[in-house]
Amino acid sequence: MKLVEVTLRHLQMEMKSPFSTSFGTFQMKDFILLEARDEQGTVGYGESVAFSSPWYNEETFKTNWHMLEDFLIPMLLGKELQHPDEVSDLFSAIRKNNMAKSTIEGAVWDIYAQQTNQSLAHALGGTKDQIDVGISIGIQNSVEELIEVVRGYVEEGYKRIKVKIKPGWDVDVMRRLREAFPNVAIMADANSAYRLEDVELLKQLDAFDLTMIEQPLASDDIIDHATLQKQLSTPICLDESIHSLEDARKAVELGSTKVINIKIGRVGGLTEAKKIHDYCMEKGIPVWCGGMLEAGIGRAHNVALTTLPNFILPGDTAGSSRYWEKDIITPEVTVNHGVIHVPQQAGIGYAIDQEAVERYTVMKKTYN
Ligand SMILES: O=C(O)CCC(=O)C1=CC=C[C@@H](O)[C@@H]1C(=O)O
Ligand SMILES: [Mg+2]
Repeated sequence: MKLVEVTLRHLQMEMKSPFSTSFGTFQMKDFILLEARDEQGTVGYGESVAFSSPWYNEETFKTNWHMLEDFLIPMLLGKELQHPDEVSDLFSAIRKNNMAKSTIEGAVWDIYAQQTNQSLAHALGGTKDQIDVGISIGIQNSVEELIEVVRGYVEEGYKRIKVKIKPGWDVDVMRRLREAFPNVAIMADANSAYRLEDVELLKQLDAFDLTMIEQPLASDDIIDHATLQKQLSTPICLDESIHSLEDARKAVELGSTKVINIKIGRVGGLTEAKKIHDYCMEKGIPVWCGGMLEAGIGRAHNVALTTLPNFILPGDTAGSSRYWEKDIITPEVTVNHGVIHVPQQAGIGYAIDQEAVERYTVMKKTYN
């Protein structure tokens, strides 16, 4: 496998409804769609999950474009590759910039799966032909509105409900949500909105039988999370703190986390995501696949990764129609009663919808 041409596209897609977190509200998605072609003419796709502003991590749409154009594409163009795992080895010479690395690595995995005539799920070692999924709901205008939104998704059959919390929108909200839905799997994502001093407040969440509390403390911490976990009965799940297998190992050894949210972009690609999955399986730490409000290519990669056996908790991979009037893949990712049927065709199993891609394209540039 040897990449001979890479095209970067700036796509702009508007979400059906705004998504609010403890960091702010998000509605317009500007992102990079990467198309790579190898010497046999096989085409693979990758999607950058970096947002336009650095509120989730330090990467942005522009830093990703710069890293791909000036470093990552030049490193891969014309390079003979035997296996996609070699990409992250090559990229280890570059610090961080995981979402940029993941964008092109995902396209190489897609090409590899096609050329070995297997689904991406199978190429990764996936064992499931369907996956259970949950849904992540942004902060709403009122608790009443949140309860109605949750009711809709529970009726649709989503296997787990994830809601955002932040100071002032936490204990009372979760109490009323649990009262309304006594038997639904509910978790809370704080996106680092709390400090260790908030431990007494966070302990009140133990009363609501949440499946986990995601990233309550600082986005680069594993020490204070270990201190906090000793005082909470609810499992802590880490998201932003885990950038690599090494981070996962240290967090598990310190007792900072009992569940890990794996996001392909955050950890630098599918190879590292698989390594974290395998390590957590060995240590009895369940994982699930987080979401970054992806369009169809990123969503397809998430579906494939979730087929690995230790993805035993429902993730954030809701259906395309939850986010977009029209997604950039055909068929779109659909969820039926909380289940996605995993495509078995070679590659990611979803075709690109060229008309939609052209419609959303703001600009594009080809490198060869
Ligand atoms: O893609 C989805 O539907 C899940 C989105 C989601 O919950 C998040 C996306 C990006 C940052 C956060 O707000 C949050 C998360 O941390 O998991
Ligand atoms: Mg999160």
